[in-house]
Amino acid sequence: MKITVAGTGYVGLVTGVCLAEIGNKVTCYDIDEQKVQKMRQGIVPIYEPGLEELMKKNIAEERLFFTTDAKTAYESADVIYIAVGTPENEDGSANLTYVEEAALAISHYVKKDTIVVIKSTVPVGTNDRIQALINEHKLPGIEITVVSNPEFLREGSAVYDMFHGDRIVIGANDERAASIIAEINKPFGIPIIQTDIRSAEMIKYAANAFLATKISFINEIANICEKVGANIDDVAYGIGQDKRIGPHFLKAGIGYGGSCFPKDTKALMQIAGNVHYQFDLLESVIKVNNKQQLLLYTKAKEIFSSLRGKRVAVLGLAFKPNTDDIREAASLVLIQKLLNEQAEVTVYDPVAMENAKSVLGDSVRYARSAISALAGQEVVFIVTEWDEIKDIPLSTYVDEMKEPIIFDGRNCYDLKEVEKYPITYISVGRRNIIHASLVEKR
Ligand SMILES: NC(=O)C1=CN([C@@H]2O[C@H](COP(=O)(O)OP(=O)(O)OC[C@H]3O[C@@H](n4cnc5c(N)ncnc54)[C@H](O)[C@@H]3O)[C@@H](O)[C@H]2O)C=CC1
Ligand SMILES: O=C(O)[C@H]1O[C@H](OP(=O)(O)OP(=O)(O)OC[C@H]2O[C@@H](n3ccc(=O)[nH]c3=O)[C@H](O)[C@@H]2O)[C@H](O)[C@@H](O)[C@@H]1O
Repeated sequence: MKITVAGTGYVGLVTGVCLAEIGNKVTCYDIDEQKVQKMRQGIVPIYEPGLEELMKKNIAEERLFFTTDAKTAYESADVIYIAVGTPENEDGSANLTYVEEAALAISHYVKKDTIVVIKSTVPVGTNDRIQALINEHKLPGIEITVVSNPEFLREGSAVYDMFHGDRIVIGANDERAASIIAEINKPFGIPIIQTDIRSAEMIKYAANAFLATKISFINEIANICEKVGANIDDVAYGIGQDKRIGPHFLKAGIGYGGSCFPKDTKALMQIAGNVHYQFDLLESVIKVNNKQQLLLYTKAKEIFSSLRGKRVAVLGLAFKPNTDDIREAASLVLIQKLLNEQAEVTVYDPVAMENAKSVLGDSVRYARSAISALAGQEVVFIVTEWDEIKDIPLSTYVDEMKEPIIFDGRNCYDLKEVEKYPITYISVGRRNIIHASLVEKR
């Protein structure tokens, strides 16, 4: 099958590479010249484990091509995937400008019957609107059929997820188009669910909203655990053993970030609001998350009346491990608060430093390694649970920081282990360990 993928971000590039890997001839199209230049040379412009090898392999085997030329991309494709961004508007609704631009370009260049697959996350009703837009602008006498095929991959394990996802959802009003898209996806070996278009669009938002709800729920339980003397890790394990609840997405911490949960929960609030439905539960999920992203700062303020001039290290900047993505990361919320208080901030992340520099500029110091970030600091905040960060021996904090005070937003260390060292350790949903030296100072 001759496939074009419009948009080469986390979703588009991974989709394009994996569709090539299962035997299709794939052209990846993007409006970003620099990105396309890099990809042509086999350089992956994002950090995504396993992607570069697969991309190079498929370029070499002449199944994968890159272009910035819309005509070349669209003119002769059998199927066109739209995987452009749908960022958040100021009011929380999804910005559909890029999807609409792609749809208009497709209408302009396509010269034969084609299926357009919308992979971007778009509000319910968007596929129908895009179908109408295309019908209005396409050449007469050809059929361009829109199919919804939302994406469920996670950043950091995107390639793995493409081949091991739980389900593939295909929303279509046209049986023939649905069966062609199902056929394309067959080699992935993942169960396929076929629905009408609006249900497919809703499945995507409902899935993300449900996962966000699980996280805010466990974070609320964690906050109560702290006050009643329970341990959230044991509580999460205990409830997760109930098959009706399940063990996943019950890790308490400093809230969800990333390019999807924050924006998709807000977009679903808008979708509900547009039909005059007040989605009270989701509103609370968002509110809890905003509070949770500030948790380490709030805890620090309970211990220090002022952070002015304090030497602090922030370990981890990405919104989760194994990605360079810092969109809506809890690190940025924390760092802004620390800078407002005039703390001296040193940061470290194994792969997100470049992205962080473009946001934080020279307002912070950038360390070369996790351990060098600790040298001479008074306080450390653990924000992202990269292995490199989780594996720092507790003795290293003592060696590098003298009287370490650790605020751990991801519960990386065992409390009994921490107690063996002269460390003050404050985590999430567990008892605080306040070392005698800090008690004396206070
Ligand atoms: N990032 C993720 O883990 C997931 C994202 N999604 C959804 O997939 C969509 C894409 O997300 P990301 O890949 O993160 O976006 P991204 O922001 O990483 O990449 C979007 C790409 O589209 C390109 N683009 C913009 N307008 C274009 C046009 N008219 N024609 C061709 N290319 C164009 C941009 O230059 C950019 O390279 C969004 O709707 C998102 O909600 C869904 C599941 C997972
Ligand atoms: O629509 C999307 O873009 C994607 O959003 C999420 O994927 P992603 O944002 O890459 O990452 P997750 O692993 O889901 O983590 C999201 C956030 O939740 C946090 N989280 C996750 C799980 C948990 O138990 N606790 C927790 O705090 C993570 O630290 C991270 O900040 C979904 O998991 C994907 O299925 C979906 O396709």
